[in-house]
Amino acid sequence: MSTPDETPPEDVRPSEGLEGLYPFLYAGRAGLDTALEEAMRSTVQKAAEIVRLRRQMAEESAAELAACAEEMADRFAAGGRLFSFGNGGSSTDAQEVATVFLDPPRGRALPALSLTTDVAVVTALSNDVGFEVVFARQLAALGRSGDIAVGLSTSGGSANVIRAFEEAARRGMLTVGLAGGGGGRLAELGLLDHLFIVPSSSVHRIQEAQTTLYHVLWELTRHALEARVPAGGGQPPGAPEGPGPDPAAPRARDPGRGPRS
Ligand SMILES: O=C(CO)[C@@H](O)[C@H](O)[C@H](O)[C@H](O)COP(=O)(O)O
Repeated sequence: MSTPDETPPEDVRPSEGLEGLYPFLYAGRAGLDTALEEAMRSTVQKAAEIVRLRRQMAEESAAELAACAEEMADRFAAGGRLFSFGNGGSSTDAQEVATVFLDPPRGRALPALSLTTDVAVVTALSNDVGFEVVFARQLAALGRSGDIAVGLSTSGGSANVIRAFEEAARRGMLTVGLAGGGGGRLAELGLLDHLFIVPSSSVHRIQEAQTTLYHVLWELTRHALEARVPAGGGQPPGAPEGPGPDPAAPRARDPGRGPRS
């Protein structure tokens, strides 16, 4: 600890540390203007890039997205469940995949579980066996023929995602992959029923486009299931038993339909 008449070493002087990290804050008005212009230019460029990527995916993958959703609807209608998985940012996307099917903004809840959610299971499998089996072992215990495996990987090369798909394929599950770049090992292996590849080298643009892809998959699956409602009404095949939530009821978090406060 330094006394008042001692000068602390350079690496612990807070202002100099911050100046190194954020030079534009210390460079006067001109430096700040340049930094703001650069931030604005970069934001506009990223926004344009994601719009272009989403448009490209919509044009190139529309038919396969529709086919995939029909197959997912077939599985749900026959009592299948969805399991999702991925690492890092894709682990949170896997959670959102499960959430949008299980707690959708419209329509019926569908059985879905993210394999990234249970920290005890994830750490025990990683610690006791290895990180590469962290999703595959869960699928081996939970997955059945007729279920759906949705895996996300920006590189397409994560060993635990690949092992999970191998396990899912062995069990006769429908396998749906979301990857980026050129698709990586997932594309090379060719073991997936459907693989949607976002053609970008930016991890963040890939993740943004994948967000759109899985929301589109949910929306198309919902439509496919609703189209199967038996003539004369009743529940769509595969709908959970019991009264369930009224799909037409306003939802508190849906500002377009809920009561205005
Ligand atoms: O890009 C982010 C967050 O946006 C990272 O957390 C990223 O997801 C992690 O590095 C993952 O481990 C990458 O795995 P993958 O997408 O290549 O399968």
